[in-house]
Amino acid sequence: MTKQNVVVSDVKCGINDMISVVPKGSLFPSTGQKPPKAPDGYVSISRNKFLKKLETGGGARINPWVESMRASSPTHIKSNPSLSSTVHQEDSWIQLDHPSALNMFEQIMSASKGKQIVMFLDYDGTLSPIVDDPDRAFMSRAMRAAVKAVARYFPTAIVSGRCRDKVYSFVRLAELYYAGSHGMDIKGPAKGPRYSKGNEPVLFQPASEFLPMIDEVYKALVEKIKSIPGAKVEHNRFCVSVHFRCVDEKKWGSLAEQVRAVLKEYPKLRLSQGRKVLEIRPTIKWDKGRALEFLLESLGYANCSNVLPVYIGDDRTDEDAFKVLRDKGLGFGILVSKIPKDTNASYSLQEPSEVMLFLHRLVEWQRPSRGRPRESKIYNTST
Ligand SMILES: O=P(O)(O)OC[C@H]1O[C@H](O[C@H]2O[C@H](CO)[C@@H](O)[C@H](O)[C@H]2O)[C@H](O)[C@@H](O)[C@@H]1O
Repeated sequence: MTKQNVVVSDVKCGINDMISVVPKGSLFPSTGQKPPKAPDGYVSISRNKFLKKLETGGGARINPWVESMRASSPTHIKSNPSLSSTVHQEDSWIQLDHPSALNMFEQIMSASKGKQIVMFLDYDGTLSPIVDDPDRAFMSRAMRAAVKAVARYFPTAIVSGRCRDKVYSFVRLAELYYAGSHGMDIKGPAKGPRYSKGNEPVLFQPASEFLPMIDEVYKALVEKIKSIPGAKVEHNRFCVSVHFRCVDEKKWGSLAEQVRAVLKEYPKLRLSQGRKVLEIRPTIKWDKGRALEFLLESLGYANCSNVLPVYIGDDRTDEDAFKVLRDKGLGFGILVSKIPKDTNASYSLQEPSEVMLFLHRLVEWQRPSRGRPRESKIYNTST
């Protein structure tokens, strides 16, 4: 069992009070969901015990929030003991279970024969390297050029936890789809019949009724955590991020406690985790996986067998999209990670520079001038 694998529930308290700390799940799952039975390898403890542990402030006891926060962005393989016992396991993860998408490029491409590739790209940690200051997570010019080239041949979407305008300000490519706020704010390019059903640009915001609540919780969080050095609250329009990358680990417990205190007042919001970040979002059943399905449908590929979606992402929230692909037996998920992680992705890439290489290879493969017959339809963005 990894330290992350803790499910906390209290049937007496009802569904809304259930808390889970799972690798890719939310800490406060959506209203309406049944309390899950702890899956194999997970431990179930009562909510009362969980809160008590939190209230003791740690000491000799384990604070599940802090444990989960620690596990949220392990810097080396030792942080994930279940996967790190031998070098052999690491080798097996990369070579057998989730081989490099670069090494497997030909196989991936052969699966695309006669199919339209659709590209889905996460932003932070996938197109841009992880940095301390979220406002300075710029993507390189070379990466922008690679994404632009890919989008000439394949419909391409950026799917991010960030607010859509913010991620657009980093990527600055008007020809792409953007799904911000973990897919809760989707917008297609303004021009081009191939980009939308009919002639209207795609726009979809399934959580708009939550806007006032998100504003309120953002303000409350800013106020609550201002005394914690290094903590940062980011307004992502339909969700809020609380960053702890620059917070001293000794303060993580008190940060978690402050966030918990605010969230107690908002049962319609839930908490999930990303890389050194707590993510607060509406309890609606919508995530990056649903956004991927929505986008495929908008492009006219709902229930189609002639489409090959490729989703590249590095974070727990990307797992929702990997899972949709895996469950549907459609396309491929590619996890960006240097270390073994539990994932529903099929392949791996180590870091953004490898993502860029993969994008270059896609373009090279598709380019007719190489003398190679085109095996996938050309997605013409000039109309
Ligand atoms: O879905 P994504 O595009 O991957 O967005 C997820 C979160 O990414 C950003 O935070 C992460 O990147 C920051 C910059 O490198 C880093 O400082 C932080 O620790 C990471 O968690 C973004 O700031 C968040 O709002 C997104 O939710």
